[in-house]
Amino acid sequence: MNLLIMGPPGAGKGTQAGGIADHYNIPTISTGQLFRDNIALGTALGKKIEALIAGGNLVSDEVTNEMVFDRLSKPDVRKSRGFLLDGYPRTLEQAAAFDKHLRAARMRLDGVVALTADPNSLTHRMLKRAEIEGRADDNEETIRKRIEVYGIETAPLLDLYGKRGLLIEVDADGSVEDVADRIRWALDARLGRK
Ligand SMILES: Nc1ncnc2c1ncn2[C@@H]1O[C@H](COP(=O)(O)OP(=O)(O)O)[C@@H](O)[C@H]1O
Ligand SMILES: [Mg+2]
Repeated sequence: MNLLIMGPPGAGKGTQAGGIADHYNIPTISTGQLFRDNIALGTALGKKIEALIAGGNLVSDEVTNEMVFDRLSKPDVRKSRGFLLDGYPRTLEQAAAFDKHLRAARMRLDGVVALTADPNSLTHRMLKRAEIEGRADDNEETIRKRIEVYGIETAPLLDLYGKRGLLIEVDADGSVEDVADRIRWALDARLGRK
């Protein structure tokens, strides 16, 4: 099963990804997490992207594509014959490069879980997360920037996947458990149980 999870910053992609990945027994690949790992480890990539991410900007398409394609070639993805991508693609350019990559690898997308949420509750959630996780990009100014970047760069992808009939929209307001139930129900209805 090859899936994406999309939605605005703070919608709960990372939180909900685990449940979906468990459900289908596939690894989650989170670009945000991969970038944060690189920053924490002080890799060359990490040094290049640290300031960018702290400012709420996107990492370049080229760097992001390369990191994702490399990750998709790892044995766990091959063995489980699937993946759940969280945070990718995030621009139309990334989506085009991803299409090409999938075609070359003879893979195709099965579905795109799109979390929808009220913008006010997003900011509120992220400020709460900032207190718990202390993410460098969870302050009010950066959050505003990230929501803005999402609207400009990433929201157009919803149209693209919608036209292909891949979109599985789920309301992300409510408790973690409620949203998880909604996602599971929507996936089973749409893609069948595994
Ligand atoms: N596909 C991507 N392209 C470019 N930058 C990305 C991508 N994915 C993540 N990033 C960078 O990592 C940051 C954190 O990502 P993420 O943890 O997915 O945030 P959230 O889940 O709150 O939207 C983003 O604000 C961006 O700077
Ligand atoms: Mg996230």
